[in-house]
Amino acid sequence: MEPLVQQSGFCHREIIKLDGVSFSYDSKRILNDISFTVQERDFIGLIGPNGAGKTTLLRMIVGLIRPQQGSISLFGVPADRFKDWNQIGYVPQRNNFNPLFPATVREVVLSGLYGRKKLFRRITREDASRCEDALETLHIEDLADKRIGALSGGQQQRVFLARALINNPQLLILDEPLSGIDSETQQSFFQLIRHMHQRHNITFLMVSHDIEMVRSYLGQEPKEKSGKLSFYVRHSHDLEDCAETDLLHSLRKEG
Ligand SMILES: Nc1ncnc2c1ncn2[C@@H]1O[C@H](COP(=O)(O)OP(=O)(O)OP(=O)(O)O)[C@@H](O)[C@H]1O
Repeated sequence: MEPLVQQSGFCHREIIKLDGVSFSYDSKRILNDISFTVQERDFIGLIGPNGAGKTTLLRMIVGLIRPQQGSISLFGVPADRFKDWNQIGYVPQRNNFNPLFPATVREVVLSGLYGRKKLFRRITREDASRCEDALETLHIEDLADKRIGALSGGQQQRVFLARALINNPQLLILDEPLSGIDSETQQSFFQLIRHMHQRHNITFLMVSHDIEMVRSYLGQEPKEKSGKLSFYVRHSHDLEDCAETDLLHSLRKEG
C-alpha cells in the first residue's frame, strides 16, 4: 500500500491549470488573461452572462480550440501534448444536438468509447458491458433502444452523462446541463452530480446559469473572478480513503 502522504498528494493533483489564457474571435477579445487552477476533487461552478466566453473556455480545455496566449495543462501535462482524453468526460450544450440524429440511446452511449479507439470497429463484450453499466447507473436502461431524439430533455441529459461516464473519467466537464429541463428533473440531475462529487474520486467543471443552485452547493461567493467570469469552488473530502475507485461500479453498487 502507498504511504498516506503520497495518497493525499495524489488527491490534490492539479487537474486543470490555466495560465494567462486569452482568446479572440476575429478581433473581438472574448477571454482575457485567465489564470485558474482546478484541483483534484474540486467542484467548479463557472458562472457568467451570455457571451462571456464560458463555452469557449470549455472548448479550449478539451482541446477543440487553442489559446492564442497563455497555456493550459491537464493532469500536469501541457494540453498540446496531452493524450489521455479518456480521463475527461465532456457533455456539451444540448442545443448543439440535432434531434433528428438517427441513433439509439445505446449507440450514443457507446460512441463515448470511439474517441479512444477506431470508429466503426467491432464492439467487444467489454464495451457492451461498460455501456450497460453506464445505462444502469443513470437509470436509463429501459430507454436503451429508443431514438435519442424521441426523449425528453432530462432523459437526454442522462444519456449524454452516461456517454461521458463510459470511460470512467476523472474529470467531468458539463456545459449548462440543467438548461431546458423542468425544475424537478434539474433538482434530481444536480443531486446525482453532487453525489458523484461527494462520494467518488471525480472532479467537476460545470457551466450553469442557475446561480441559486450553484450557490446552494458551492457557497455564496465565488472563489475567483476574471472579467465577467466567476469561479465558485467546493472541494470534496468526504472519503477517508483517497484511492481510485471504479465510478460506474461503485455507483451501481450503492443503487
Ligand atoms: N465560432 C465562433 N466564431 C465567432 N464568434 C464566436 C464563435 N463562437 C462563439 N463566438 C462568440 O464569442 C462570444 C462568446 O461565446 P461563448 O459561447 O463562449 O459564450 P458563453 O459564455 O458560453 O455564452 P452562453 O451563456 O450564451 O452560452 C459570443 O459573443 C459568441 O457570439
